[in-house]
Amino acid sequence: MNEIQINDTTLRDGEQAAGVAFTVDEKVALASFMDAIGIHELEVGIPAMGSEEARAISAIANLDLRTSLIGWNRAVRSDIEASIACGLKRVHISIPVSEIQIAAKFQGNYQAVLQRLREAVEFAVDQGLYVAVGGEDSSRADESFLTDVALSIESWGASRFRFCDTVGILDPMKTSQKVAHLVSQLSIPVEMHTHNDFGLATANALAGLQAGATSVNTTVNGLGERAGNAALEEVVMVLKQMYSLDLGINTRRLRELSGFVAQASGCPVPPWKAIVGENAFAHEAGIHAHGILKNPNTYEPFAPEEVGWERRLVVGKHSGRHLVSTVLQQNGITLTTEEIATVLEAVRNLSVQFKRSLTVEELLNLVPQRRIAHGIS
Ligand SMILES: CC(=O)SCCNC(=O)CCNC(=O)[C@H](O)C(C)(C)COP(=O)(O)OP(=O)(O)OC[C@H]1O[C@@H](n2cnc3c(N)ncnc32)[C@H](O)[C@@H]1OP(=O)(O)O
Ligand SMILES: O=C(O)CCC(=O)C(=O)O
Repeated sequence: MNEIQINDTTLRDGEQAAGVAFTVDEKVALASFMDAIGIHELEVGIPAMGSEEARAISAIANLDLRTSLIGWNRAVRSDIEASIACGLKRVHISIPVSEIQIAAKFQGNYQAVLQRLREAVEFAVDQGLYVAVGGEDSSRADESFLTDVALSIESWGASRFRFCDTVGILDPMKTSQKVAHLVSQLSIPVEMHTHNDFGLATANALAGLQAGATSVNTTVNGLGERAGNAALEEVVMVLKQMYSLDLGINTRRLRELSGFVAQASGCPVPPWKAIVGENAFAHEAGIHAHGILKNPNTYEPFAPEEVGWERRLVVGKHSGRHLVSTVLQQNGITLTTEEIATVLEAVRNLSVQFKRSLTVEELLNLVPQRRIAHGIS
């Protein structure tokens, strides 16, 4: 796999999730955070929206961050002028490329699409901007038209082409075939933009990278339109752990970033969410906890500290005697095997009654007769 660039779009596609609206301060703080942890590029928003959005983008542009900033635009000259007015030096220009999108937006007129795109790209290039182009709905586009569009924007001076699986209908195999073909035709880099409608956004983004794309759109927590996008924390950790690619990103702050986005977006992270969920490094089940106590690698793909988490061993309905006795011993209580069995039964009953795991205090209260270590009873 080549050198990979993360272009995070939490501030654009992430914010397009229904019901999400970041304040100017939140957008500025999120951009600063992502810059601080080493994200390479940020799609900061849509300048053509004006008002608060343009104010936030201008404020981010004024921060003089290390990360590259790019604004999202339609193939419309006034959109690009709005990006320039915000102080952006990079513009992403989107154009629909599938039959269904072109019918809805350009009355089925393919020539008009190409003409509009050419005018927009050439205008932006003439302004001295870095220009990237997104083929909206690339995954449903006719493959030869898609290739024509990508080759055309390359010849007009654009520097990158975004392959968009806009409605998330690909699987990794199909993604790989389509992206490999596109990459083989182009000299400019290809960027992946994948959606999670079938739960395959991260897998498809990675398949695209394996097929030769060198840039990838992500969002924190996978926030985004409908079922969301490829999650930043998933893509980064797969590249780090499975492909040994050091992207220069401080992964130890990924959990903190996740919490920040959950709070600013009002979209809580489900406990089972990969990498950053509350349960990502929590162990309750007896067999798992027994293994973890012997060697954490038995049930963890990597150490929780790598993403800013801590391991949690919790006592609940599925726990076994090894975990219960360990937690009790950590609290100075040593019980016989029979006593532990009695406590374990009480743990199971209480967990069902409470419909959750128990706190340490609740566990200790189940010990009928405390035999505190060092002879204190
Ligand atoms: C797949 C994606 O995520 S694409 C990104 C989508 N993001 C958003 O829509 C969020 C921000 N959008 C907005 O604030 C508004 O839609 C704006 C400012 C961009 C435009 O607003 P409005 O002028 O009110 O238009 P509205 O949103 O109702 O309709 C979109 C218009 O853009 C046109 N359009 C859509 N995509 C493109 C494109 N890539 N290039 C050129 N024109 C386009 C549509 O055909 C329609 O044109 P029409 O007004 O001539 O019929
Ligand atoms: O950049 C583009 O062309 C569209 C990106 C997008 O949000 C999508 O296709 O879902």
